[in-house]
Amino acid sequence: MEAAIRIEGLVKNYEKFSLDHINLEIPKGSIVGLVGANGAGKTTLIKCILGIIKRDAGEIYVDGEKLEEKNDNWKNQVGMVLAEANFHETMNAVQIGRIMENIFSQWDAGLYETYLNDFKLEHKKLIKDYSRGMKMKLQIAVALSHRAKILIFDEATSGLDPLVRDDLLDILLEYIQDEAHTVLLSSHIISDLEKVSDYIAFIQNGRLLFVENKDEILYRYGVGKCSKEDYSTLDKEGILRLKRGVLGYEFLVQDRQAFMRRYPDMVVDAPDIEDVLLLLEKGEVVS
Ligand SMILES: Nc1ncnc2c1ncn2[C@@H]1O[C@H](COP(=O)(O)OP(=O)(O)OP(=O)(O)O)[C@@H](O)[C@H]1O
Repeated sequence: MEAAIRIEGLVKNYEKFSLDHINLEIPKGSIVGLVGANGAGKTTLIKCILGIIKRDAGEIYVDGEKLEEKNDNWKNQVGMVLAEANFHETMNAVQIGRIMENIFSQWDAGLYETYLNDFKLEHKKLIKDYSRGMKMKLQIAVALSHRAKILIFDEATSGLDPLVRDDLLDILLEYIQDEAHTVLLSSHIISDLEKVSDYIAFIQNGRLLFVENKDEILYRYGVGKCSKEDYSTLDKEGILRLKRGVLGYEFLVQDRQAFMRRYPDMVVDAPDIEDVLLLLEKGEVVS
């Protein structure tokens, strides 16, 4: 599979935090959902990919070329939506559009206008008077209007009401119909990621814990529930994490079908992505 973005051995050191040798491939034509707790390193990773901050080691390839060699080309190819919008607060959406027209060679003023209307963004209102959600929508309108091949969204759905979030997810699904398009999307709203992502990348304390196909995760993993006594009788191989609760034990198995064949009387549910991530994040490591 061709990689839109390939990251090899990426290291970024802050005084009290490191992104630790991240290897990640973002396949062309896919949506990759990036998840992880507060402070796990999602924004740092995204800023390294965007070239906003300098990395300490490793390489980033975009369409097979080193990021540093992309120069202005990269700016045209990537549409970004960051948690904090960087627009001039004393401008309005129309003025922002004019600036973007000069920045992006493929700026589509008509499309921008359509998004402003769809998102109900007042054209003449100053950005400083926009709500957080409105600023987010304006960033999204800009990102989608310069015909970028890659969209990178950092916490883009937070601050948006459920209807707009849903619209945005539909827009992303439509955008990805063009196989030359790719999306990297970080969010704490796991259900949003579950709706649209082809792959889930999970980052924990600066390390990439896994990148897996979403359907595979849903099909393969299982969440078991039983009493402390029953748990003690189980062979622990294939059990990844355990959460001890007052009402019983909950555990994550890597291969639900195999586990059910072995223990047909045991309750093992098909999980959603949030179940898997919560157990990976908070459960005790078993095997
Ligand atoms: N400029 C900086 N200087 C020093 N430390 C930083 C800097 N930027 C980020 N960090 C630290 O790097 C770590 C990762 O931060 P980052 O913003 O990448 O996490 P995140 O996964 O995006 O978190 P959140 O979900 O809360 O947005 C945190 O411990 C943060 O304090």
